[in-house]
Amino acid sequence: MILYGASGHAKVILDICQANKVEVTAILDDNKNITSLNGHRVSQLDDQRSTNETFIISVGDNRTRKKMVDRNDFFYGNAIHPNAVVDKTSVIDVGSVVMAGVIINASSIIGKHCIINTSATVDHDCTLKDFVHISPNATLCGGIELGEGTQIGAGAVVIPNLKIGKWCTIGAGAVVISDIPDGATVVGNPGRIIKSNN
Ligand SMILES: CC(=O)SCCNC(=O)CCNC(=O)[C@H](O)C(C)(C)COP(=O)(O)OP(=O)(O)OC[C@H]1O[C@@H](n2cnc3c(N)ncnc32)[C@H](O)[C@@H]1OP(=O)(O)O
Repeated sequence: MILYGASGHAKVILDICQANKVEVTAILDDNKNITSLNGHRVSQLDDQRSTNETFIISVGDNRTRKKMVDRNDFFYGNAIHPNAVVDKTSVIDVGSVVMAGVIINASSIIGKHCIINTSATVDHDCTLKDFVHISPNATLCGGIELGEGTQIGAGAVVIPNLKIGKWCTIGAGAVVISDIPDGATVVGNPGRIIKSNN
């Protein structure tokens, strides 16, 4: 496995790979000034372009992760912590990572290059499009749809059967009780839209 992005997020993925006994053969970063991460050497992408190994884009920012995927043609793998509980009827697409303590319940679909962060819950029948990030301790109740690139902040709660659009940001601790349009930023309980990028 090669991790592209020498970030704090990469440190957590590194731990998951170690827990799964998956060898991380390289950590890459475009910033030449970053030379090591937790004692591991950090090198440049050019050294690894011709490899057949699987990659994970180890960058937490959803838009940056998408840009990196758009400009590279790699094989992508997953990193799923052994202490995560993922129902056998759920599907996790390539490039996505699932941290320790996560629960993903029945019939949920996690898109490509998503992050399901520490102790988040994705309940039954949820659909998460590509590049979504569910932050630590967030709770998605059943039947929720999240559009591409949306971030659910730490500890936020989304009540059942709601649809949240593309590239939304749900603030830490928000409680979302209605559908949310594309590009909205939502905070508070009950969640209210404070910004819209549309
Ligand atoms: C492992 C990891 O670290 S994963 C990373 C997890 N990260 C997160 O969960 C971060 C989530 N981000 C937030 O909650 C941010 O505060 C955001 C995105 C909602 C808003 O950020 P910004 O766009 O910079 O907004 P800004 O800080 O200017 O705040 C705008 C207003 O919303 C309020 N506000 C901001 N965040 C919140 C929040 N989470 N809950 C309630 N109110 C909030 C501010 O007090 C401010 O109110 P005011 O206008 O009355 O002064």
